[in-house]
Amino acid sequence: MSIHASGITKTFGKYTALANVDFTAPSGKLVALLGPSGSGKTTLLRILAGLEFADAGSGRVQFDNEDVTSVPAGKRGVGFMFQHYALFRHMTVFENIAFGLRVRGRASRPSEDKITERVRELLHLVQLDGLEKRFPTQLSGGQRQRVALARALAVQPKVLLLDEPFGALDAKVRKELRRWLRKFHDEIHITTVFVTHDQEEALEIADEVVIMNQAKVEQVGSPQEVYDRPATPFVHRFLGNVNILRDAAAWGNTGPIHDNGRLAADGLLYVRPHDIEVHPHGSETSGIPAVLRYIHAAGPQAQLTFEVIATGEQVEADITRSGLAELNLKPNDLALLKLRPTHAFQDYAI
Ligand SMILES: Nc1ncnc2c1ncn2[C@@H]1O[C@H](COP(=O)(O)OP(=O)(O)OP(=O)(O)O)[C@@H](O)[C@H]1O
Repeated sequence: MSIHASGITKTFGKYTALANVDFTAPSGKLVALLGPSGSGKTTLLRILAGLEFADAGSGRVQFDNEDVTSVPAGKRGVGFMFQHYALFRHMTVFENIAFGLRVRGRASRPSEDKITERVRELLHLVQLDGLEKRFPTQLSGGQRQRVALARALAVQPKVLLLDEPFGALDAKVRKELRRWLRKFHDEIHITTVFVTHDQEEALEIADEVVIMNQAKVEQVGSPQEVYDRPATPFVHRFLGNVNILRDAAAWGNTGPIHDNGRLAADGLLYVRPHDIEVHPHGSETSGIPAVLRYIHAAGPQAQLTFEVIATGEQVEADITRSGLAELNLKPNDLALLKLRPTHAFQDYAI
């Protein structure tokens, strides 16, 4: 089932949380709503869920071709999971998962046998077989999140809406669980929208990323598209490291400005650290002379921080560690910086 929202505006008093936002989650895809704190992600998710409504007269929400704009949450057939939506502490894992089925009206409530069967299936799906008698306090954080997911899925929702699903977990469990969610989604293919402010999380697992900033959608695309071809200076800064360089003309002379090097309307040039080439001083006739200030070589790549002699500005370059060994550069050495060679010059779309 696809989700489509258009022209959504939401104000809280004088504050505009969403300004004429359009959003689409294609059927069966895993879509990340990514943006900084306060950009409107949760408000949009709540409107998709029917827990909140757009301002009167603004916008529409459709599930496939059905208009659900004024349908309340309970009738939309969505499964939710929220970061702070704790499990019921006094109920076992089994009862937590069965909850949504037990509270149904008599007419649609499944029999006890059917409920047991469904809970067992779900426990298997979230890889928690055998833990049905435990209480939430007897589980790890990651296991609790998986129980919450099983609980959201128990009622066979048409779409799954997850608000910062792994927000409260430590970095390692978070990483494990997001890979698990990707695999899980590949198995069940339910249209899923998840909110996150973690760029790495969104880029690693989503089919499509919707980037929000200040109540608006800045860009929509696959992880590779939004990373490689940021449509706005905000997206360029928000997704990964970027050098923002003042003397665009001088850098332009070192090589054409390519896909990842973009000129903003104010004349600043945005270049990712891996698109800066480092050459030994004296080896080339062109290039920007700069002094190496710091080397961080803790990971697979070496991050070098340079100071441009002419302007004093700092420029970061990421190169391989073998590249660094070949250059044989030490702090305070002089080098020449260039833009990586290129195929096309591009300005921002907006
Ligand atoms: N019920 C409300 N009343 C007043 N203001 C609200 C309400 N809900 C949200 N806001 C405001 O709307 C803005 C967007 O909030 P929202 O929760 O959608 O942001 P977010 O992108 O999900 O942020 P975070 O990552 O911090 O959760 C925020 O400035 C918030 O303070």
